[in-house]
Amino acid sequence: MEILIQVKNATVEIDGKTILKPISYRFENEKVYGIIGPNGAGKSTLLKIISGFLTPTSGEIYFHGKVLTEPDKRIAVVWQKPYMFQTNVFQNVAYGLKVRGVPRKERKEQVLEILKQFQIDHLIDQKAKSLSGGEMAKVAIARAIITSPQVLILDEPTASLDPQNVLEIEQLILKLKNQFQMTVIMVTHNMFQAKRIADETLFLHSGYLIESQATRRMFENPIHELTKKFILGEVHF
Ligand SMILES: Nc1ncnc2c1ncn2[C@@H]1O[C@H](COP(=O)(O)OP(=O)(O)OP(=O)(O)O)[C@@H](O)[C@H]1O
Repeated sequence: MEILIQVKNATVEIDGKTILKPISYRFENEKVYGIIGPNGAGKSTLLKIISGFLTPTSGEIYFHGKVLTEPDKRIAVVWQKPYMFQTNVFQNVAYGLKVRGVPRKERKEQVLEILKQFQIDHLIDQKAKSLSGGEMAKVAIARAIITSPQVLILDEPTASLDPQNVLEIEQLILKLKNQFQMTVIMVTHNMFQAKRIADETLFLHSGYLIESQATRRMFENPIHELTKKFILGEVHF
């Protein structure tokens, strides 16, 4: 397995407060990673440093063996509550192609192809602001992957979606791994979601990476007492 992103002794301090304690981890290609943990554990902060949006206070993030100092177009991110441009679905999804100067005809073809893959091609002319939560989540992911990144980072991709939409987004994430050979790193509040689709799970608590394991092992046989408690629902937020 190829190592895509390596976190080496990375810490984050903001206003004198340590938000991430030294973390080391390797993200490999073509895997789904689930990051779980209670509120304030540092999950979103970890996403910010591995996507180059925040520089660690100490330690380094390597992407393909080179220190990552700024966002890289090969790493796409969908933040919580993604912002939709006040245009239609086509223009939202085509945005990344437009800024790269892809001609309109090709843009149309590529957007249509991806919307078909996501089974939302019927929405192409609809105003993005008028979409349902589930549709918006799909459009946000389509917009993020239109430029074929290697890594897709998702912060709570299914927060506040109904079970049917949760299932559809989960299927889509697996498709990105299996058919598009992408690595997906997602923060989820729902540990059962990690259990369903993540190959590897990371458990964060109070800024510490408490445990990281193959997902099945983590859920069947957690090593750390805190992980056990969290999985059993005994760590309260
Ligand atoms: N820019 C900031 N300035 C000050 N404190 C911050 C900042 N960003 C994060 N924090 C603090 O760092 C801690 C970790 O935040 P983070 O958002 O990474 O946690 P999280 O695990 O994603 O939480 P949640 O599940 O609530 O989204 C929290 O206590 C938060 O208040």
